[in-house]
Amino acid sequence: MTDTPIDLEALRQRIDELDGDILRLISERAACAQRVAQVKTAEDPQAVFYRPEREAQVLRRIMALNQGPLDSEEMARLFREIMSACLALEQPIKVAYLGPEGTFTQQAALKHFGESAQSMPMAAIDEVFREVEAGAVNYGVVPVENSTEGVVNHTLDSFMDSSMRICGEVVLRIHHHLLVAETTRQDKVSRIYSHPQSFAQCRKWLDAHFPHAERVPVSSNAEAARLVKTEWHSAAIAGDMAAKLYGLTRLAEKIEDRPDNSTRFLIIGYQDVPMSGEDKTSIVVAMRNQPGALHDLLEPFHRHQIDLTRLETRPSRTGVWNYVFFIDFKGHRDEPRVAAVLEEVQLRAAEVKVLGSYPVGVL
Ligand SMILES: O=C(O)C(=O)C[C@]1(C(=O)O)C=C[C@@H](O)C=C1
Repeated sequence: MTDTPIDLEALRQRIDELDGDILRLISERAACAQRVAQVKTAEDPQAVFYRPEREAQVLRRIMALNQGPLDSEEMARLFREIMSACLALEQPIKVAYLGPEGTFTQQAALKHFGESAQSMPMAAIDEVFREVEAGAVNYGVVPVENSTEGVVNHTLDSFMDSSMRICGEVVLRIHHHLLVAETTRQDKVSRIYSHPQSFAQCRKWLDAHFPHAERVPVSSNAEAARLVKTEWHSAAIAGDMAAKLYGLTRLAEKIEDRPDNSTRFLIIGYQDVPMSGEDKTSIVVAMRNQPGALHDLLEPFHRHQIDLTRLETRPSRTGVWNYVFFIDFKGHRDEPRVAAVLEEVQLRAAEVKVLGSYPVGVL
């Protein structure tokens, strides 16, 4: 510690100077992004402005350079917003997400694209797919798996009928709160609204604290929050965004049974994303219905030492007892090792579709 008395005025003066520098630098950066847009358009009039691999590299570099006192995630979040604003200067991005407003999927969309993206709620997962397919929005955000509850089947099934590609992933820590309105009689809560997945994620807590309250499943956490506004004896289980949207307060915080409860979301679009240096690939494979099929499918991954991060089975819908496998693994399809595996899998499978190679979620 220094002996010099802390001079508040001097510190504020220094902060003003630094803010001036930051302002100038951000403006210079934004002007650079505008020039990048001109270069992209000159190269290709149909140019794609959003570049997931570059964004991942920018954020990873910032996190590696950061020396505090702000922690690296916090710093990356600030840069996430700067980049979001720069991209909006190049081209305002429209993103459809599984709504309604206030859902965790909206939170995931904003976490991934930043606040400058225009986000539009859809009523169902297949509507998100359709909206992107129709070109009404640039990208879509859909949940794909939860660490407690497992896979979101609707999302996997939607990929089977669609030519949509995966351009990115984002993982969100899911914190559930028990929310009440100003008018709620907190000692008289006899009904709790939530999405079935959230009930499942908070089961033990509810059994311990509200064993007699009626649990009413609704289509989303945001809908649960909306209902609470009108009933004095009800509460909702939902997250921060829904609480903010409907002006609810937390009667109990972070009531999920598992502290590491998180959900993975996919960014869908029509873009093949180049390598970022730390990537994942998702494929869907239909195997012939014969003994050892799964072993045949997985053997090349093992031989080439490729890390599988997820394997799901779904009925193929083209014949009874036929299954398809959704596989996620580390690596990018342009890496020779991955290309070799994909070639081998193609020879063994009835059908293979590469859903996309994309950067591993940074934030
Ligand atoms: O590098 C680019 O291609 C840019 O358009 C610049 C920039 C950025 O602000 O850094 C903006 C949007 C892209 O998604 C990626 C990066």
